[in-house]
Amino acid sequence: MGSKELRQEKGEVANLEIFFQHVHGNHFIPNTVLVDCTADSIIASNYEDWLRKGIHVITPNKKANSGPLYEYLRLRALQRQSYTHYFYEATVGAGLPIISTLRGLLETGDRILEIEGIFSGTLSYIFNNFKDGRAFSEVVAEARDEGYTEPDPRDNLSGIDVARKVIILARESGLKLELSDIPVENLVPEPLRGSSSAEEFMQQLPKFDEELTEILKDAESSGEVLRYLGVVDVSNEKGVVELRRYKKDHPFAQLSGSDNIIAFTTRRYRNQPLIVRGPGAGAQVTAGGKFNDILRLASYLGAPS
Ligand SMILES: NC(=O)C1=CN([C@@H]2O[C@H](COP(=O)(O)OP(=O)(O)OC[C@H]3O[C@@H](n4cnc5c(N)ncnc54)[C@H](OP(=O)(O)O)[C@@H]3O)[C@@H](O)[C@H]2O)C=CC1
Ligand SMILES: N[C@@H](CC=O)C(=O)O
Repeated sequence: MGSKELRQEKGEVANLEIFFQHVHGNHFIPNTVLVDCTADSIIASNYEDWLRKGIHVITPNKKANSGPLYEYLRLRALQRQSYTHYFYEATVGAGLPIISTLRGLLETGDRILEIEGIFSGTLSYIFNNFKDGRAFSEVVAEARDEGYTEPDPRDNLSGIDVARKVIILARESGLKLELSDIPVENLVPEPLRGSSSAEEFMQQLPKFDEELTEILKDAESSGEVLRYLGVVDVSNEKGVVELRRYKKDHPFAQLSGSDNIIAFTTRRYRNQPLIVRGPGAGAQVTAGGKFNDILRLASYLGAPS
């Protein structure tokens, strides 16, 4: 029986409370973890409760760490007090070691000056492939088919997904910033910002291809490429998300596929930044990031090394 048939025959409507009881009420299992693989802020609002009850949390969902600052700080404080673990490496760069690299720098006494890079696998893919006369909307549809985009691709094109990653890294670096503190360049055409669904948005997008083609042609005529950047300016306690132009020999211009590239400029890595680069979206690499967090949890809980 295929998974679709199995779901039809034996599937149950999701009920978070019943699921929670199933995990929490089993007293024969000493350690429990919930892995939230949604992009849902309501699910994320349950982490505090789960951690308080001793359930560890692992997630690629950016909502909790980029939500209101006071809620984030409360979650972090509660997590430490409750001796539970909360891992979220895949929230930035999917399977790439971004948060662990940042933590490693901070915990060994380095000081972060700036974190700059291409944090969106979707927007990286789009601007790596938006060339040779291709339509912008066609490349967006391709990125969606590859599984790189958020459930609604407007979350990528509006820049909000990158802004969330900027906020996660900013807070991890000790800055007390809100999402609204980050100026964001929105690539969703104005008339489509209120489209009622992702499907309707995708259907209408081709009408606006010309706008982006003009911006691309202008960059190409100067021998430059377009790249969508996120910057955490730790020294000046601010961040920005915007479309920038780079000469073709710049490291940010050399990417392919859904590559992310993140450059950490720190007191130790001041002249040459520490760079992490690689595919930053897609099912396999994201699953790898989450699985790595699960294995880390097992080792924190005493699994033999
Ligand atoms: N895709 C990627 O490359 C990366 C994704 N992430 C993050 O991973 C998360 C998932 O992304 P992705 O897998 O691409 O998204 P998908 O839309 O492919 O998957 C989301 C899943 O969550 C389920 N879901 C949504 N809301 C609920 C809910 N309230 N209760 C139960 N299940 C729910 C959906 O079920 P249904 O289909 O039935 O609605 C769907 O199966 C997001 O937070 C994203 O930001 C992070 C790094 C990379
Ligand atoms: N949609 C994101 C992947 C998850 O964080 C991206 O395109 O980078």
